[in-house]
Amino acid sequence: MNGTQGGAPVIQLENASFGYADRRVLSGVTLSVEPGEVVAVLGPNGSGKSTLVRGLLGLTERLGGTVRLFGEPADKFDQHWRIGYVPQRHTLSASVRATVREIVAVGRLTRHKWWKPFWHKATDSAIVDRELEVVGLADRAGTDVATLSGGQQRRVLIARALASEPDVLLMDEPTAGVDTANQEVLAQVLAKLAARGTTMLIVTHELEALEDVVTRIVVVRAGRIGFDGTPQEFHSGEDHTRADHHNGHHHDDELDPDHHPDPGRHPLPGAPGAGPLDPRRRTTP
Ligand SMILES: Nc1ncnc2c1ncn2[C@@H]1O[C@H](COP(=O)(O)OP(=O)(O)OP(=O)(O)O)[C@@H](O)[C@H]1O
Repeated sequence: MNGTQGGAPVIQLENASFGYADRRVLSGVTLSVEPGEVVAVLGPNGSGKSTLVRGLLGLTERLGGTVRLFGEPADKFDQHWRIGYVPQRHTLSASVRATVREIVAVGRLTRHKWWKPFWHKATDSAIVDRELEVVGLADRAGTDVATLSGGQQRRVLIARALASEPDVLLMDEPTAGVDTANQEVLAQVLAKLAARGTTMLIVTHELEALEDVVTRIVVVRAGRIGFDGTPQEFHSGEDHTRADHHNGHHHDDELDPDHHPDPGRHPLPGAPGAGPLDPRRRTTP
């Protein structure tokens, strides 16, 4: 993984808004992610977490504010290989016959000019092997992906994202719909990536599975950033949310702003206007 040039944040949002057609879903988002941070993005269903990730990638319309990626304005940014993306609820279609290795090799495409034959370089092959090893699927390289479990397919998609050797990995609910055993494997994969310094932004409802990996927590509530701080600050400030997480349940009203003091009147730690935890500041412990 390469570092960022000139020490710029990996992701930098200033007062950004995103939405669909004329509908504004997220407003006033100011957020900066530095190299090496592992940020969990939490929030109730429909609060705008996926919209945030897709907005960063330019897949959801930006309706205001600015987005910079590695210091460059997002609309000028063209080094797409630097951002690995694992989309939400995406598994590999049973209608396409491909081996695990072939799917992961697709991740190398962004590193090559499309008109040049690319599958000839030993380095490509070695990188695909390495990422299969990282996600624990080296022994499945020749297996038809359609025969893998949902959790294994998520790992294939993570390996595919890693194969472009990105500087940041954006993952939208990588552990959703995955059984507990596979969740643990996925958590180990993410821990390995964190140990090698990979910057990550992970949308999740299963914080407890990733607790050892995450260095920072951002909560999206009703289209705004409601909290931005360390896991310690998160837990000390929001006890009943912690209880929900530790029960392992996911409720639609989890982290619902109705269940919390109005952040405008009683700001939570890290909420905009809450004082010491400015959402723009880097909060890596
Ligand atoms: N393609 C779309 N067109 C129009 N509205 C959309 C689209 N995708 C999402 N929305 C709406 O935007 C809002 C935020 O959705 P989003 O998927 O970002 O929430 P989320 O926090 O990721 O939810 P979940 O936890 O259920 O994945 C929702 O009201 C949703 O209905």
